[in-house]
Amino acid sequence: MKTALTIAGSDSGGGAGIQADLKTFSANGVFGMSVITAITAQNTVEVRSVQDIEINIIKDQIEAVFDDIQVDAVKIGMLSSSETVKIVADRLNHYSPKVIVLDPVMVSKGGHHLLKEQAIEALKAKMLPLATVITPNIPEAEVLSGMTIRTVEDMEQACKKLYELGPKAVLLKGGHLEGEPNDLLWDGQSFNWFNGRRVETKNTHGTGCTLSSAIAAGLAKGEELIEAIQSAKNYISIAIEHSLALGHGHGPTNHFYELYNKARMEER
Ligand SMILES: Nc1ncnc2c1ncn2[C@@H]1O[C@H](COP(=O)(O)OP(=O)(O)OP(=O)(O)O)[C@@H](O)[C@H]1O
Ligand SMILES: Cc1ncc(COP(=O)(O)O)c(N)n1
Repeated sequence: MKTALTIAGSDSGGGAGIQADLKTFSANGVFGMSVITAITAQNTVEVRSVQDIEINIIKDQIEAVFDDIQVDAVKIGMLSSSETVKIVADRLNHYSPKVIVLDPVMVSKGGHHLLKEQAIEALKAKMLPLATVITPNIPEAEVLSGMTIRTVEDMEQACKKLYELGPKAVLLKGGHLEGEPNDLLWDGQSFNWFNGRRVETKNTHGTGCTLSSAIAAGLAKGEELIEAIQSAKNYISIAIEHSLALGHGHGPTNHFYELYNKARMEER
């Protein structure tokens, strides 16, 4: 069985972070493993508090997994501090996994900062160059590229700027712009669009975590990047369409395995 490792924060509410990643891995048929970088006390409404995990424990978790188990893909989410960015980059340089999907998580849906301001430079300098693909949303891409993104032309320009920072490809998610949620891939050679249809719902907690983990699962199974992104886009679209009205804020995406089997059967 192929495996995927998520290096991310824990969401007690179960909708984003490590919890969303592991559910996505299972539903996409890969064995999920986790390195926890921070514990958030969180629900669908708010992040109440955050405890960063000690650097040595993060290092030990990474080493415990890589020293024993074949890792077919790594997905990275919340890194919280520059110290965490540095130790994760250092260990990934050491083990050099074939696939690294980097979701540059910065701010939660409720507006809580999940990456400290002082860690942004470390993320740019140390993590971006290691990534097979990065999956910023529009606000994250604005911070990383230093430009405002409003139009399709802006999206193209931002992709190129982010590509210059070293990742092998950039998938810029369009969910935060008006209109349909279309995502743009730039791999240094050509642009590819992954078009979606907007679901009118407030239950979109963890959509970015889900998409990036589904891409990592596809790549772990040996799919080409475009194929992995297309199947991840299909997965997130169904997960949002059937998202769950749990809690009083932004409810989570739905990873119920039968949903995807049904959708796959209907495709035939
Ligand atoms: N309302 C929606 N309906 C359908 N697809 C959507 C919707 N909102 C976002 N998407 C898609 O979901 C994926 C995640 O995009 P989004 O821009 O929401 O990421 P994000 O802001 O990083 O998510 P989060 O921070 O909640 O984890 C993208 O493929 C995007 O196009
Ligand atoms: C631990 C963790 N990781 C990532 C997110 C981003 O998800 P969202 O933007 O939907 O709040 C989060 N809220 N918590």
